[in-house]
Amino acid sequence: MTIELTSIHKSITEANGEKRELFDDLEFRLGDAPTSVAIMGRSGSGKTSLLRIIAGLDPHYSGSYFFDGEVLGRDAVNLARLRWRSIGFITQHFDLLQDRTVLRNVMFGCPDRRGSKARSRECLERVGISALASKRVNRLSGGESQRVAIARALAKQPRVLLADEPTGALDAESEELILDVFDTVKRMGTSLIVATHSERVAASCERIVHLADGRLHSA
Ligand SMILES: Nc1ncnc2c1ncn2[C@@H]1O[C@H](COP(=O)(O)OP(=O)(O)OP(=O)(O)O)[C@@H](O)[C@H]1O
Repeated sequence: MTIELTSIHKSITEANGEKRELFDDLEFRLGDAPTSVAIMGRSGSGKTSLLRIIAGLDPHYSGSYFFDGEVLGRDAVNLARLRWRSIGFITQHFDLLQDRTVLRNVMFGCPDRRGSKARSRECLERVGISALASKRVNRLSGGESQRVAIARALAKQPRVLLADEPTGALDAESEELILDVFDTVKRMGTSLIVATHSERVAASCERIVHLADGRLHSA
């Protein structure tokens, strides 16, 4: 699987009404071999916005997005297909269904209902929260919710896993566990793109890029 973004431009309107170029001729490439990339950058530099474009959640930019060498169509059906088939996204706010159980939330991540319960249980075990399977999400701590979000993304067996501050709500021990999970993900042949402020998470990735002044700079 390859991802290539070329000449990406995106402008946003700040709260004070001023326009700002968030991405200014940004380039990004993810090669065929499974790899891991950390995107670092100060708060507001656009890490989440970039992940949203890669995830097919934001079609409002100019420039080109090639997925597996083909231009990605920006209509809703194309983008939904990309998200459903190929991309797992662990968002900063988890986006879990609060009134459903942990297991049910993870099952929603499975593209195929057949075998989804067994696979979801496996994913919960991988992130160390099997014991919470029947608990409602609105009863969980931030760190526990984060693990559910990770398990749900893994349940999809995506070709690329995007993670936005995946260890933000976790203590050092839990961060270690998540880094182990990411190692497993990489060994399974899934590429990983992580937006993070954590030097430790970044150091665990094969490549680190910095987002500044609307572009990505190699470390
Ligand atoms: N839909 C939007 N409309 C207008 N401005 C937006 C929109 N989405 C994001 N922004 C602005 O774009 C900038 C980049 O936001 P983004 O969340 O991508 O940054 P970030 O690098 O992920 O920050 P953090 O490290 O704090 O998570 C911010 O100034 C934000 O206010």
